[in-house]
Amino acid sequence: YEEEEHTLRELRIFLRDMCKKLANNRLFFMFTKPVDTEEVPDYTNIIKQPMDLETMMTKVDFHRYECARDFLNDIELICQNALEYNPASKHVCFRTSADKQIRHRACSLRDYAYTLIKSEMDTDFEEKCLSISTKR
Ligand SMILES: CC(=O)c1csc(NC(=O)C2C[NH2+]C2)n1
Repeated sequence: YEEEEHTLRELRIFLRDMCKKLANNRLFFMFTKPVDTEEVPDYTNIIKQPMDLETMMTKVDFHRYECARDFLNDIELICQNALEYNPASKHVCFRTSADKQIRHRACSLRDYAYTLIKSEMDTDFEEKCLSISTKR
């Protein structure tokens, strides 16, 4: 009912702000747009469910997130995809390469997103969203 719609509107405003903060951080530039399959042709052979911050912003607008947990699940997906595509390998070349930096950036994105949301979101607001989400 109307009160629930107001809560979900507030959630969308909050999640757009989170998306913006994450996408505007230069550390996370490689996660801001879908991986270009022209540049990285084998990406979709390895990663079955691609995700990126621009896609997440679109999902906010399409009312695809009803609570912060669902939003963080997609952040987790971005992180897991990056760790899977850029595996920590025992070969020397992977230890110092771009792969290692991308793995660190993926972990930073996950930690930064969790910390940002936990610090800026009231717990009772998330509980209200969860109760709406579970009963829909
Ligand atoms: C988004 C993501 O995980 C991504 C984009 S490019 C990439 N990895 C590489 O380009 C490595 C191959 N040597 C560096 N990972």
